[in-house]
Amino acid sequence: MTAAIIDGKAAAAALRQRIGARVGELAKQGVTPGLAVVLVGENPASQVYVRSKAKQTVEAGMRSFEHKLPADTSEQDLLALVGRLNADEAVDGILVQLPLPAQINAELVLEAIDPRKDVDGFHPVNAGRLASGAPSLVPCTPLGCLMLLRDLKGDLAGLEAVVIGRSNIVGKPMAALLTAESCTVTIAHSKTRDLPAVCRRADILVAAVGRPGMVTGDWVKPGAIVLDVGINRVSAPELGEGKTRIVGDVDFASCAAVAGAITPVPGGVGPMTIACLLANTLTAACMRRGLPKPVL
Ligand SMILES: Nc1nc2c(c(=O)[nH]1)N[C@@H](CN(C=O)c1ccc(C(=O)N[C@@H](CCC(=O)O)C(=O)O)cc1)CN2
Repeated sequence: MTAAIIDGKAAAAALRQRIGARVGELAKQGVTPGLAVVLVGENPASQVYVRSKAKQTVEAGMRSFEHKLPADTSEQDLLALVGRLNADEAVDGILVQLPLPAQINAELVLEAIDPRKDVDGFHPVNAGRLASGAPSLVPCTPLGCLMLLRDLKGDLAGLEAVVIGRSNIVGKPMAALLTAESCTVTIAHSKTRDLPAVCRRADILVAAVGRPGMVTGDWVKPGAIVLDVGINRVSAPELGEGKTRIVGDVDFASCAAVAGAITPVPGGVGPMTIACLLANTLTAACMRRGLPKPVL
């Protein structure tokens, strides 16, 4: 079998188009959603992501507020900024780009965000609501994975899903979303016994571990859908001295020979992350004003 390659870039562009159309309708009612993105320090990858977020926010017709703080910003100063953004009526969504510098307790900062403006879906209130099946703002990467799965398969009920990785940002919310779709879900991790055998049960295999090329073709059930959430920068001497490239957690060539469908890295799940951030900002703007949650 040769897997269909899931085009996350195209899916993200189509989603942004739908968001833009809905934002246009809101504008007629005098509503312009606003997203505040906070970057602390000069992590080069984070700078690229924040730039893309701001650009795509504006392209979708929403307002973007960028806050760039020096790497030695204190926790207190960052908390004070979050407090001001919570109180700012023009701001519907707040995102603090991760990772944060070591002197700042990320958990404390994420918990300071008003859950109604928590467009990353990382606040314990939103995590708890998702876990209990209540409407919530959902972390962008797992939400993007779910949208790709729905596009591909429609109804997911009854499918066996294995999520490798138990982070609060991807693994746990992904498992909660798949459970809500009536999948039979296993969360696998570093202590899982015979991980390849567990993965071979999966109709849907989601890899979110941060280990380049860990999932190989012999871990994949023939015809399975493989979603690669990994973004690992590795050295690429073939591109020139000191060059790097991005690879996923999945060994693409061997898995594509067995799977039914697979996301590439780059161009798979990654682009959906930012498109879903825009979707969450639109959702937050509607919910805060008592408008119906947009169906995208
Ligand atoms: N507050 C948050 N911080 C971080 C998140 C997040 O969701 N919220 N996720 C990641 C970074 N991230 C968004 O912030 C992100 C990562 C990757 C991509 C993406 O489109 N990747 C491309 C490849 C890009 C490249 O070449 O560097 C792809 O996979 O095609 C978008 C967003 C950590 N921090």
